[in-house]
Amino acid sequence: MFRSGAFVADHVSPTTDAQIQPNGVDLTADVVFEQLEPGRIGRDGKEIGERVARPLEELEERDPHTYYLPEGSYVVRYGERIAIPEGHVGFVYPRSSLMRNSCMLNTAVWDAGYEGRGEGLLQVHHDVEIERGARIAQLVFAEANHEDVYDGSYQGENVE
Ligand SMILES: O=c1ccn([C@H]2C[C@H](O)[C@@H](COP(=O)(O)OP(=O)(O)OP(=O)(O)O)O2)c(=O)[nH]1
Repeated sequence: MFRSGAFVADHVSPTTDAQIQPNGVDLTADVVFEQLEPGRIGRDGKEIGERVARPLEELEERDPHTYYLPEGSYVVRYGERIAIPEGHVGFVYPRSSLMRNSCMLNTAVWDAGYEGRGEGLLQVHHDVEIERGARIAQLVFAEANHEDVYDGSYQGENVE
């Protein structure tokens, strides 16, 4: 069973009322990265390729808090700290307005016990403007059996 947005909100911070949806909680875009160098997925480990944060627009006539993204692939870090409670698994979907603008956010599995400010793959199939802090995604929780909790290298990532 999927949990209500109000339940998910108890595990996401900070949140405003506008983020709480019937079936999940909207996540905002904090930093958009562009990958520069290849990564590596090995049998015994992984490396994330070098990346750079996209500049926020600096041209005078443009909004200084907006990412102007040409078609391509990006990694976006969400603005909220997420804690996946025991007995659950998380998935992130794009906000439908993002998808209707020819962009897609892809999710991997958010494991029970994970805490941090995670990241998603943002595929831009048509140039788009995304204001920093805008809602772009929705996190949902499903009840799930598990034996262990997440204890990997991303535990506690991007939180002060
Ligand atoms: O779209 C996603 C999906 C998951 N996560 C977070 C939560 C998840 O619990 C953690 C690790 O994911 P996963 O176990 O798939 O990563 P891994 O590459 O197998 O890393 P590890 O070796 O640390 O398990 O990353 C994200 O930030 N974005």
